[in-house]
Order: sequence, then C-alpha cells, then structure tokens
Amino acid sequence: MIRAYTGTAVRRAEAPLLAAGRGGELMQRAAYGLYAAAAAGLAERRVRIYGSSVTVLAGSGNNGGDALYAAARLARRGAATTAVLTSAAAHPAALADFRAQGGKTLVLTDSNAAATAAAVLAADAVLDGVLGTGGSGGLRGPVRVCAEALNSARLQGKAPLVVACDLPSGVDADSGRVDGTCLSADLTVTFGAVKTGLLAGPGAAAAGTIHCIDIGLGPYLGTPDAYRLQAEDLAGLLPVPAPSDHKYSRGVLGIAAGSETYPGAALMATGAALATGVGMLRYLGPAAVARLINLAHPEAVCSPGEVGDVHVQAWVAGPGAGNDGDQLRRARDAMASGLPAVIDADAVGAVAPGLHPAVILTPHAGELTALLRSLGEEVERPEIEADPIRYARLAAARTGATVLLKGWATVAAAPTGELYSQAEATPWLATAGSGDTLSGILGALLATDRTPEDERQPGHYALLAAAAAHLHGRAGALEAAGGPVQPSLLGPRIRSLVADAAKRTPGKIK
Ligand SMILES: NC(=O)C1=CN([C@@H]2O[C@H](COP(=O)(O)OP(=O)(O)OC[C@H]3O[C@@H](n4cnc5c(N)ncnc54)[C@H](OP(=O)(O)O)[C@@H]3O)[C@@H](O)[C@H]2O)[C@@H](O)CC1
Ligand SMILES: [K+]
Repeated sequence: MIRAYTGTAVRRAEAPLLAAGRGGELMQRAAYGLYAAAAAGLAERRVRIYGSSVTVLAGSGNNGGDALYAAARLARRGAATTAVLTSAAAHPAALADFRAQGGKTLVLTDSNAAATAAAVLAADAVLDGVLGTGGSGGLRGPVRVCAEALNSARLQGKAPLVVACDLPSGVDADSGRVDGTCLSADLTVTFGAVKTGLLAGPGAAAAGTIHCIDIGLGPYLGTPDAYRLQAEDLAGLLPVPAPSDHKYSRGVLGIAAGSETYPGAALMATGAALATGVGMLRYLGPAAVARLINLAHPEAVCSPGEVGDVHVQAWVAGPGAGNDGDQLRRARDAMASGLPAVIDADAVGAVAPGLHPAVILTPHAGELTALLRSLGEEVERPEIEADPIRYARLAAARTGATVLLKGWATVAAAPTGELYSQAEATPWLATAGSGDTLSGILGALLATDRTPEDERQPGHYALLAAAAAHLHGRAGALEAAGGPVQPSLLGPRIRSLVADAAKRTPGKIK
C-alpha cells in the first residue's frame, strides 16, 4: 500500500527536524536518492554515466539544492553537467559543491530561453529541481519555454530522460493540479513520503514512475491523506470461498443493468461479476436482455422482477439503463434498499443526498459534473479533470455515498474523506464497455464482502472500490498488451488475477 501525504503535511513533518538543525542531513539523503535513481534511469537507457551529459534545472529553493547536489555526484562519476539557474538565486552550498565538481552554470533569461531549451533537449538526462513543495502555480517565465520544449519532445519520443526532484515542477503537491505548465517526467524521485499530488489528476500523468526515498520523516507524518493499493494488497480483499461455503453463504449479487437499447452493458457487467466470483448472480431486466444473458452466461438466474422481490447481498444498477424507466426505478430501489450497491452510468443522474457509504457511485468526469450541478455546485467538467480528488471528495460528502471517479487515475472517495487512487489501467481501456466491467467486478466484491463490522477500516467501501479499480486496470492492461482491448474479453484475465490473490490469502484453500 502506498501512503500519500499532502506537500503541506510533509513540510509540517520536516519542521521539527529542521528546527533541530538536521536540514542538511535530510537534503543529503534526498540528493543521494535522486542521484541513484537518475543513475539507474540512465543505465536502463544504456547510457554510461561517464561521458554522459546531464542538465540540472535549478530553482532558488531547496528543491534546486537537492538537484544540484545530485548532479555533483553524477559529475564526480564523469558526467558533463550544466546547471540552468531559473532564478538569480540558488542554494549556495549546493551550487558551490556542484561547481567544485566541474559543473558549468548559466542563468536562464528571456533572451536565452530558446537557445537554452534547444541545448537542454540534447542532454542525456535532465534533473528537474525548479520547484518542489514550496512552489505555487505553474511554471513561469523562461523556464516555461524549456518545459514546453521538453514536453513536446517527449510526445515525439525524443526527449532526454527527465527525472523530477520531489515532484514535477508546476504540479501542486497537495492536489495534483497544474495551473499552467508543468514539466512532465519519466521518473519522479520523491522525498520523505509520496505526495498526494503525484497520485491523481494532471500531477499523476506528469509524474511517470514514482520512487520514494525515506529521509526519516516516518515518526512525524501522522495519518495519510490518500492511499494506493499495490498487487500484494489484493490478497484478503478478494472473495475466496472456504470449504464450508455454499452458493448463498458466498454471496448473491443482483444486477439490474442493460436495456433493449443497450443489452451489451448487462452482458459485460454480468460476465465480469461472474469472473470475479459470486455464489449466485440474479439478473433483473427486460426479457430480451435476459435471453442474451442466459445464452452467454447460463449460470445467471434471470427474472423480470423488482428489487424488493429478490434476496441478494448487493446490487449493481445503472449500466446500459439508458432511459428504460423500469431499470432506472430498480436503480433507485437498489439505492434505497440499505444494501451495498454500485450505481453506474445513467442511474448516477437519479442520485439525491442522504445515501450511505455502501452505495458506490461510479461516474466519469462528465457524469460527476451533471451530478454536482444537480446538487447546486457550479462546476464544469475541466475543473473536475484538473482536480479529481477535490470533486470526488465533495460529491461523496454531499451525497453520503462512496464515489469512484473514473479517469486516467481512478479515485475512490469515502464520505468521511478517506481516499484511494489507482492507476493500473492502460489508456486502451478508455473504450465503451469498460465501465460496465468495472461495475460487475465491484458488485462481486460487495456481494462477497464478509469483513465483520468491527474490523472495517474507515473508508471501507472506498477500499473495496479501489480494489475493483486495481483488478479492472490490471486485467485490462494484461489483455491489451500494449494494444486495443475489448472489455467483453476480460473474464479470463480477471479470473487469473483473483486466483493469484487467492493463493496469497492466508488460511484459504488453494
Ligand atoms: N525542508 C527540508 O528539510 C527538505 C526539503 N527538501 C526539498 O526542498 C523542497 C522544498 O524547498 P523550498 O521550501 O525551498 O521550496 P522550493 O519548492 O524549492 O522552491 C520554492 C521557491 O521557488 C519560487 N517559486 C514558487 N513558485 C514559483 C513558480 N510558480 N515559478 C517560479 N518560481 C516559483 C519561490 O521563490 P520566490 O519566487 O518566492 O522568490 C520559492 O521560494 C522540497 O520539495 C524538497 O525537494 C529535501 O531536500 C528534504 C529536506
Ligand atoms: K521539481
């Protein structure tokens, strides 16, 4: 599990150590971590440090200090290093060390920005030490010219290795917002703790691979602001039957999805739920859709009944409902049933405040915009995409439900504020039907959840939603294998990931 903290919290944690005069020691640990990660990144590109060229973009603060010290270490191993100083001031001791190792410096100005950007593009590696947790807003002035040149070279696959020091400069460490321009990285080497801003929104997209360097802040950090599940966290969260289980004790999932207009959504939600594993699946919906489901998934029990007529442990409602009045009514009944329920797609429009955390809304940014506007919030879709954490938390707090906001990084927020962000998915999964399969996976996790009430951690349903997003993202990435993916074909991938997690679940059958 990755535990993330806001930049503000990390600065607070550093304060007692700085007061004790240990700032220099923290900076050396940070710089060493940055140096080692940059060296490994160069090795991965088959570039030897000796004879390589490394440029440091160094701002006026400690972030620039970290990067200059790291570059000095690379210079000691034979790299030709240049520091582009983005401000008239630079960390004095780090700059002196850098120069002592033979590093060259130039001060970036409006008049030399274009020529400097061209020179930066020719380096083997760039260490981004412009702004860290002390930055506010996007990159300004001539450094913005360099960042834009590097960003567009990256899109063409022609950029040097860019290693962000603590966070990509221009990213807000608390939220992942980018107001203006940031410098996208291949690798972000972050210090003390992963920053929340690296896990969601534009910050997550800019960060690349994240390495966290322990600089000894652990005892001072307190409660994390956000979490990200790792593969090993899935053991224990996924449904694994015990020898004494039968179909009812494992958990029955009810699915009220699909319509005569959109039957495929019902098929995909049902298939994904069965692949994740349930004791029984009951389908409610139009007879024509039920027939298709029974052909594709004969194990599903189909009926045209109502939510109150069937005994289940959880519901999935909404995928492919379109404007089918019967399905939308079933979605409202599922929300009011008191049972855990995944409420997706068109049914999200029927949401009103007063829900409970076991109701999990699964909007994308467009659906969340409509929901929040229906609750009186003046918000536009780009604002949600710029700051998904803020709006997922807001929607959860306003509705009382858990909110799984789908996107490049999918964010799960509990009404009490606990937050998870998962980024396993491949952009190839941004295709029709993806959300339907995610709903089915999550429905299966809700129906089979046997966590005793007193063992549930705060934000329990956000945790389950994050587990579903993780499983869905990994299954999709495996199936895509770097190319297009059909969500209806994810079943075998989901089944094998669940089996892997089951093998690692202590005390369960293998
Ligand atoms: N504290 C510690 O013990 C440790 C800290 N560590 C490291 O320190 C980093 C935090 O360092 P920091 O506090 O010096 O701030 P930092 O981010 O380098 O620069 C801020 C300066 O930039 C400026 N500026 C602001 N916004 C701007 C913009 N949009 N565009 C352009 N300029 C802008 C602003 O200057 P001003 O413009 O106000 O003169 C401000 O002073 C942290 O991320 C980590 O890397 C590690 O070494 C571990 C030990
Ligand atoms: K930086």
